[in-house]
Amino acid sequence: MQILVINSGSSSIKFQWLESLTGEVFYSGLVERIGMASGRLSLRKGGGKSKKTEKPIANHKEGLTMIFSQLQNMNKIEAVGHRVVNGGEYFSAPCLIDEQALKKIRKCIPLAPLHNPANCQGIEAALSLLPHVPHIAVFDTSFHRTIKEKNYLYAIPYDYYSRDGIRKYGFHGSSHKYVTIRAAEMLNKDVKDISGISCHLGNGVSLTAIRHGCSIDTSMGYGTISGVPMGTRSGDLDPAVILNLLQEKEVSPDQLSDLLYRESGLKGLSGLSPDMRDLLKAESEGHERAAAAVEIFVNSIRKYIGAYLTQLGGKPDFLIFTAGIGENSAEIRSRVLKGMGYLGFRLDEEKNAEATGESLISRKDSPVPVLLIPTNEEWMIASEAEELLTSEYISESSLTFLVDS
Ligand SMILES: Nc1ncnc2c1ncn2[C@@H]1O[C@H](COP(=O)(O)OP(=O)(O)O)[C@@H](O)[C@H]1O
Ligand SMILES: CC(=O)OP(=O)(O)O
Ligand SMILES: [Mg+2]
Repeated sequence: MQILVINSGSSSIKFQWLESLTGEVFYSGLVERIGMASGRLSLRKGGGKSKKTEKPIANHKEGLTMIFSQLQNMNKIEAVGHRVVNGGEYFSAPCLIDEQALKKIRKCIPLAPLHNPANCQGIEAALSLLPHVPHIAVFDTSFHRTIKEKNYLYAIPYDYYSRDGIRKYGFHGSSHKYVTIRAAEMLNKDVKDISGISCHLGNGVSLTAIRHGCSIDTSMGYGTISGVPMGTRSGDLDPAVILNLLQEKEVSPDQLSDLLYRESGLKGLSGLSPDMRDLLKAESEGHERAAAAVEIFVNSIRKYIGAYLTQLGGKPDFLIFTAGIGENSAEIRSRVLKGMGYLGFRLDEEKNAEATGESLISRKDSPVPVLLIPTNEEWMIASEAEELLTSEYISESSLTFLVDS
């Protein structure tokens, strides 16, 4: 099935038009700097060169219109899959987007203020531009719905969970699910028989403990700030720090949000950049705060790996590195697993340094295979959208809503 996958971020839209069965990509690209003085569309046809168009792009609808104006044979698109970051307690699986579903997705906006508003804008724009095909929402949170209460409840009064839905949700689900499926394939096992740890190290970072193919714990929580420090997000923080900032330093809620989402993490620690490439370079030139930021990042990942070994309750079948940093930085992978041979992780430094694409990067005698697996959230979203559309639960009437609207 030919599916257009749209991943709307706060100021960007990533997209792929692909064949869900074979993974063949017809078009892919990125719209950046939406709402800013200078916007940019980068578009690739098949495996060709990326073509760039620069001009201000006011909002998501304009961004999508710009993308659509460059696509040929759009009548071949059979469905649109949308990444939605937080589906809250409403959605444990992908869903066909109708009026009611959109209402619920909007209700989840306070749960993911950085991501869900953009997801909604992307959906609304795409619905108006492509009204005659089904649109499906695939949630980052779905893969984590198997996490049990002991790992998802916060120790605050229970009412905040039962009344307000305050709990751990977990994110990057499509990525963790995709790499788990690929790991099963690489290890020649059934996905239901494998357990291990997935490290999604990108601009956003989350680690997930996976038992028998299902998420049992993950490092992000209610929102997308917690866990490992990220490009610009703080990661785990003692709530007393937040109280102090609000009560003693007179930081407003908006300023606090900006501080925790946009000014913290690697950028805040280093005072230099949120980009791991810049930090590793600066570190090699003697920049002390860049070196400290990298060390804190690596150390936090190591702590989560240790914690998740206790949750798995046995020897893992894999440890996966994925996303921008996990896929591209042999240096970070090496530092994360340094001295962890006693826990079963023995990296093959040569293989690690040379690896590109799906690879086994641990030594033959490593009790736990360490895998490098490039993520493909778009393919996962397309594949889940197709699964939903071909399932018997979708009635004709629910599909006609979109044509009528
Ligand atoms: N060669 C590399 N070495 C180290 N870090 C890299 C390299 N290539 C990319 N990255 C990191 O990957 C991050 C982006 O990861 P990505 O998964 O694309 O993020 P997102 O999808 O969340 O925007 C960049 O911020 C950069 O720090
Ligand atoms: C959930 C999340 O943090 O997503 P991203 O890494 O794409 O920002
Ligand atoms: Mg990402």
